[in-house]
Amino acid sequence: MTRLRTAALVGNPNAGKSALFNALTGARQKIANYPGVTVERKAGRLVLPSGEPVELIDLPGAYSFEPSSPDEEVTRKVVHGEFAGEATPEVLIVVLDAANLEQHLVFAQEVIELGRPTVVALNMVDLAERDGLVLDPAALSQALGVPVVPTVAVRRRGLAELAGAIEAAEERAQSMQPQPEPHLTLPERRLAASNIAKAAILSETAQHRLHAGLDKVLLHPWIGPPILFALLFVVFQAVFAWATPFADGLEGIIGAISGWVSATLPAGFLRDLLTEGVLAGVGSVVVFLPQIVILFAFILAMEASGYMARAAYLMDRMMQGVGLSGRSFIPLLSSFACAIPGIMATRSIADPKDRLTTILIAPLMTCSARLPVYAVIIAAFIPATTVGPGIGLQGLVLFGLYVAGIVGAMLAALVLRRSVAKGGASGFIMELPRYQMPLVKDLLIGLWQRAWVFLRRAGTIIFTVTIVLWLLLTFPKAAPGESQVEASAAGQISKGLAVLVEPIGFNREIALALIPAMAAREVAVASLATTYAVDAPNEEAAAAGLASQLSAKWSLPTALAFLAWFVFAPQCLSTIAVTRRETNGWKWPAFMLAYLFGLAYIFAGITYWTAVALGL
Ligand SMILES: Nc1nc2c(ncn2[C@@H]2O[C@H](COP(=O)(O)OP(=O)(O)OP(=O)(O)O)[C@@H](O)[C@H]2O)c(=O)[nH]1
Ligand SMILES: [Mg+2]
Repeated sequence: MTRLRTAALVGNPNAGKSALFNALTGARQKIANYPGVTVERKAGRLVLPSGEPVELIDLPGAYSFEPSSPDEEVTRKVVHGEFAGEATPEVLIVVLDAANLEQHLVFAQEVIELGRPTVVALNMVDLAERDGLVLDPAALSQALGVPVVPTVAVRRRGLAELAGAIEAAEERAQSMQPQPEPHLTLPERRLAASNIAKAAILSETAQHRLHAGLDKVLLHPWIGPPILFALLFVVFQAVFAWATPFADGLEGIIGAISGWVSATLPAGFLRDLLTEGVLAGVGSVVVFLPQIVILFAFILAMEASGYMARAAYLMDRMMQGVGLSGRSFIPLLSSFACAIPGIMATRSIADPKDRLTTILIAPLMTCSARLPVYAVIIAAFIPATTVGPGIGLQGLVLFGLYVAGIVGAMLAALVLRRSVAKGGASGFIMELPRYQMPLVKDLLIGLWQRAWVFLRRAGTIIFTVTIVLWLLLTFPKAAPGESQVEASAAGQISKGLAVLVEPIGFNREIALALIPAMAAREVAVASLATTYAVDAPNEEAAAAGLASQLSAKWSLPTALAFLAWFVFAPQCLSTIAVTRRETNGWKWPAFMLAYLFGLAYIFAGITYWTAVALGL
């Protein structure tokens, strides 16, 4: 027989497979406290105590080998050696959540029945202990007939023992043939799981009571939703209230750099490129870093604490109302960061029509690229006053924009489920993760990753597009007395579009910003900043912040229409590309573009004319 080469991690969702995978291989797979995080197979290298390397495969969580969703299908194929280009894994590592033994043992038995060399990682024993559960790994091992190793993936406990057990299993694999055991039926397995769990749990005490009590309140059908709503409300208040001093500081720094460049470099092409293009354009986006960080601090903390999964549970009923299930909640939630991971996360949705609907509405969730657009308009047009004790108007408007996106998405789902993606709501059983105190280190790493994504976009895509735009805005040079922007190549190109968007209250500069903003939404802010910098009659005017330029030059109805446009507009080519990939063709991305641009146009128009009629 040939030497063993691969071992695969299998188990229920949220058992800690990816956390173990990361700990064993040094990889950085996304882990998060809710089921359905991993949707693809990922491979890494694990070095056994003997020094021999094996390929370790992290798989999506599954409840059984009878797959009910595309990600579970991946797991089944890999384990059975049916995954194209991949050998059957010789050793299977079943990852169990020690605090949810009874539930997790159902699938574990199905894996062990395959009769292949198997090792059980009894993971999360720290949480089981904290919950007052005393477990007996030896009894568990005896009942299951395979070695059991207690582990704490996130604290790197039990890793060496696990690697040793994998090595031993590998050696067994070389001498024995798989001996499939008789298959039990699902009810038989459930009964056996309950008995095995009883045998392995030596004692059980309190702590459960506290968590059960928390769930009684937070998941209460009447009390739960207002708490969720209030919490989100606070988040958006904080985004404005806390970020302002930091944003002002950043703006000051960028202004100082710009002043220094102007004073140091001789007047000419390079100086203008740096001040009007790079610093005005890219700088106008970078100042929103504090807002992004604050928003994600809340989102990450809610995820890590286990509350987010409860929010999904609360939303399930509302989702059923529009023909979706709570399964769509996680992909939609991810879309608040960015629609791309959100659309990829839909792979955990079993029903194809459910999945399609979720993909089509994902871009309506307010992604973080919209935050700079919203924030700059709000800063320019919404006074920083309070409308009640501790309730800032700016945060309220931002909250309203997020709600508008969610309501739009729900209405769109309702229509889609009755037309192109016809079907009823499917059932949804969700496993609720336990409550945990978020680890500060994990939060900081998560925040750093989000901040880095944001800055990298500013340094690459936004930087590039802004420079191209600046060149198109600067040439050809205008004759004296003529507007530079109007005479420029960009001005000429956007003329046609300007005619098209005039009826919804958009001006020439907005028309000009819409084309580059297809690359990424934040580019709209950068291109407005660059356009006004090029257009400025003198340096003093050019140096004024974008918000003050906007409030001087735009009417309130125009600003509101612009916000309404960005709630709906699919201004992001990457989202379209990923939709094409996930739906295998151009039909649905084309549909997505058409319906979202249609909605954007209609709602921007309605907003504009309503505002004008109200005399705003
Ligand atoms: N306290 C504690 N937390 C853990 C342990 N292992 C994993 N976690 C946490 O449990 C959550 C789930 O871990 P993941 O590794 O994403 O779980 P998974 O099995 O890969 O889940 P899917 O990809 O959804 O199938 C994360 O929040 C981890 O930080 C552990 O041993 N102890
Ligand atoms: Mg995972």
